[in-house]
Amino acid sequence: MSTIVTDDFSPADFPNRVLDTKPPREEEQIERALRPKQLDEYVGQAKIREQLDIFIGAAKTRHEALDHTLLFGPPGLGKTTLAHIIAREMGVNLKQTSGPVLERAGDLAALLTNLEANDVLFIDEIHRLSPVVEEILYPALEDYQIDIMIGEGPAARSVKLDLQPFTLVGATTRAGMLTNPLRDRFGIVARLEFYTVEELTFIVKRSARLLHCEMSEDGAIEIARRSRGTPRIANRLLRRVRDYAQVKADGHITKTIADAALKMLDVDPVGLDVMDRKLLEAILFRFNGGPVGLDNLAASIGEAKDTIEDIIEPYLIQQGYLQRTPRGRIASPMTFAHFGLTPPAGESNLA
Ligand SMILES: Nc1ncnc2c1ncn2[C@@H]1O[C@H](COP(=O)(O)OP(=O)(O)OP(=O)(O)O)[C@@H](O)[C@H]1O
Ligand SMILES: [Mg+2]
Repeated sequence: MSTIVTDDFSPADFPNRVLDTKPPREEEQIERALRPKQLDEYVGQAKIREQLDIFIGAAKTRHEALDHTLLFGPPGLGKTTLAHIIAREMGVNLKQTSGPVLERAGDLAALLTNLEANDVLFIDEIHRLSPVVEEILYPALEDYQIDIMIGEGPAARSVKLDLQPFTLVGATTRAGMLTNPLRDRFGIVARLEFYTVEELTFIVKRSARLLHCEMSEDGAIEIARRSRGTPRIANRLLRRVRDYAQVKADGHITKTIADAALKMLDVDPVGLDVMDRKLLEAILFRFNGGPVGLDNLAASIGEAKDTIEDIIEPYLIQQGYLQRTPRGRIASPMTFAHFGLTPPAGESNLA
């Protein structure tokens, strides 16, 4: 069934965006090499790490499968990495697939019946499972059993199959799009947060070591500061800055080199990229700072609504550049300041 077990990533939404959070194919290999393998190498997300450490320890002591685990958060924050770490710490196999790839009930049945005791089944983009596949999943999650139909027409009959106990690890960028019955079946729900500059500095330094690249402390901090709180972006910027340092200097990454390289890549001093600025500028200049609805905004900058909600907005909201209100998106006073504008006087549009 190798066709449905994938290590697949969807193509980049905008391949020229340095801060794009999805990895293009050629990047996957490097990502895999930089990916931490154990829980104690996984930087940040302290609360999740502590909880998993306890739950994994307890499950192992009881020789049971870990509870089904849902990982959610914006792209590039380490969901896939964590799924692999869970399997490794449990000492079990991991089978990987994704919501859109599992088209037919039979695809999932084949995967489930091949699991060994306590294995991890990792379903990426689990919010995109088809309803028929989801139906098969419910009894599997609850009772380790599946009902499958054999044959067609009048001769068709339903057969109950017992499964080995297993752990479903689901990953999604949009927990809100999961159906309630599916969400309720996860015993452990972990929301991944954006990383602090300190955490990203640690990640950049570790990756630099693995890539045999010389770097000063302030060089690492500069890259970390401008990585949109996202390890995937930090690692990507590190590689681009390394190229720059090799060609323009002696290969050693300093703050000055990092700054010059990032400027060339159009990553601004606070780490916003072309797409971020395009979105914020649209709100400021075309909609007077907002409020503006998602539909209008998407049409105005020519991006899909999903891309805006999943990829661009979360970081801007977390950093306080943007607010999502019932009346629409609003630019914050900080955004006005960032673009050298004065927020409108009088009645605050943040009300
Ligand atoms: N906590 C971490 N510590 C160190 N490196 C990390 C951490 N989290 C992620 N990374 C690095 O970032 C890269 C991207 O992480 P990962 O592929 O797990 O993200 P993801 O959340 O699955 O993204 P997507 O939503 O696009 O699938 C990894 O290859 C890894 O090198
Ligand atoms: Mg992933």
